[in-house]
This record gives sequence, structure tokens and C-alpha cells, in this order.
Amino acid sequence: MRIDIVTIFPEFFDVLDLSLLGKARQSGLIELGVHNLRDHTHDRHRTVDDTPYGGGAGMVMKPEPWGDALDAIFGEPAPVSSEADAAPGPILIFPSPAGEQFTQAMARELSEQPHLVFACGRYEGIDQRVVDHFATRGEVRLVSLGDYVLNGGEVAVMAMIEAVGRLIPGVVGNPESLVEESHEGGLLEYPSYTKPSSWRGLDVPPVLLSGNHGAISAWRRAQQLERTRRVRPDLLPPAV
Ligand SMILES: CN1CCCC[C@@H]1Cn1ccc2ccc(-c3n[nH]c(N)c3C#N)cc21
Repeated sequence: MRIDIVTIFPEFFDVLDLSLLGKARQSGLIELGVHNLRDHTHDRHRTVDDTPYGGGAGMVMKPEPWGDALDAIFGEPAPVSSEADAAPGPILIFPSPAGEQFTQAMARELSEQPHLVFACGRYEGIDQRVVDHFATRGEVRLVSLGDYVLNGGEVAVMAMIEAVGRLIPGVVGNPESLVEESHEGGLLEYPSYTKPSSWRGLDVPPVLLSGNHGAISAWRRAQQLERTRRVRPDLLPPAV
């Protein structure tokens, strides 16, 4: 998978050189391009924002730098005649509090895509015409990390890239470990324990020491259901 990110804070994504995603980049499983939006400005101050039409507080990100930055990633539009046969381009994702909720299901869907482009807005957001223009050139999505307000898109994109990247085959060493995670099967994950078997007067549930794999699986499933009922009843399947 190729991932491109456009941002005014490219150094924010230096952390993607580390850990699992860093290894995935070294092994070629993930190809990452981080682009500084200011490299697509043409004034001395490298201006990316201006006052909002219609008034109001804050600044809006200008469309021109975004158009140039995204054109550099997408390439020039294919001539109309060959457009129908052209391979589908990347999915362009704008993190936004006004977007559809990012979920594990969306992470899994996106992990199967060959190319994702993330456009990190700041200030009050990006001029709407950037979204509208690129929606004529391919798939565009507004995606929200959750129902709270951040100062820009970078934190959301970091979370999305981690959630998507870890689902790409080969990135996580043991794919089995992805199966019983929270949200993967629709339920929250069961509690985990390791040595010592007793710690500060707290003992590991005896069933986990029994070696009875059937009983262990049943206990874990019951824990998943109990946790989900208690913390996220909205995730319960109708029949439960
Ligand atoms: C604060 N400021 C004025 C109100 C509107 C947002 C703006 C800041 N801002 C600019 C670009 C941008 C992109 C994503 C998000 C964002 N917030 N919460 C989420 N779940 C997000 C996602 N994903 C916030 C952003």
C-alpha cells in the first residue's frame, strides 16, 4: 500500500519511522510520502490560509496550495476519452469533525486499498472547493476520528494510519493476534493476564491456568460479552 499525507506539519509524522509501521516501510509493505503543503505556495511568506468569506472567526485554508499539492500526488487528470479505462486513483481522505465515524470496519476496508491520500487541514478547515474539485476526479471521504474537536487533522490521520496499517498482511507478526481484538469481531476484547500468577494479592482467574482450552475459550467469550454489555451495549449484536 502507498500512503501520501499532505500537511503543514510534516515532522509530525516522523514517528511513522518507528515500531511496526517503520518496519513495514523498511520491508516495502507500506510506502509513505509526507508532503509539506507550504512547498506548494508561491509567496514569500508561504501563505496557506486567508480570512473566511461571509466573515467569522479564524482562518480558512486557501484552495490553490491544496490543488497544487494534490495534483502533484494524483498526477494530471487522464484525458476524458481514456478516463473510463483508467485505473481507479487513490482514495482521498479529509479528516473532519463533520465526517463519517472512523471504525474498525472502515480500517479493514481501507487496508485493502492500494493507495490512500490524507489531507490534513488546520485552522477552521480547508476551502470546500478542494473537496468538491477532487470529488470529480475520484473517491473522496470526510472521516471523523470521534465526537470531539481537535486542532487539525494530523492526530486523526496518525490514528487512522496506525489502525489501517496494522491490518495489512505481514505488518503484524502474528495475524492471529488481530482476530480477538476489541471491535474486530464486533465485541470488546477479553481481559489479558501474564506471569506472575499472583500479584499484590490479585490472582489470575484459575480457568486460565487450567489448561482446559474449551473452558478458557468459553470464559473469554463470556468476558467479551460482559464487558461489551457493560461498556458498549451499542456494539452488541441484536440476538445477544
Ligand atoms: C477547531 N477548528 C474549528 C472547528 C472545526 C475544526 C477545526 C480544527 N480542524 C481543522 C482541520 C481539522 C481536521 C479534523 C479535525 C477533527 N476534530 N475532531 C475530529 N474527530 C477531527 C477529525 N478527524 C479538526 C480540524
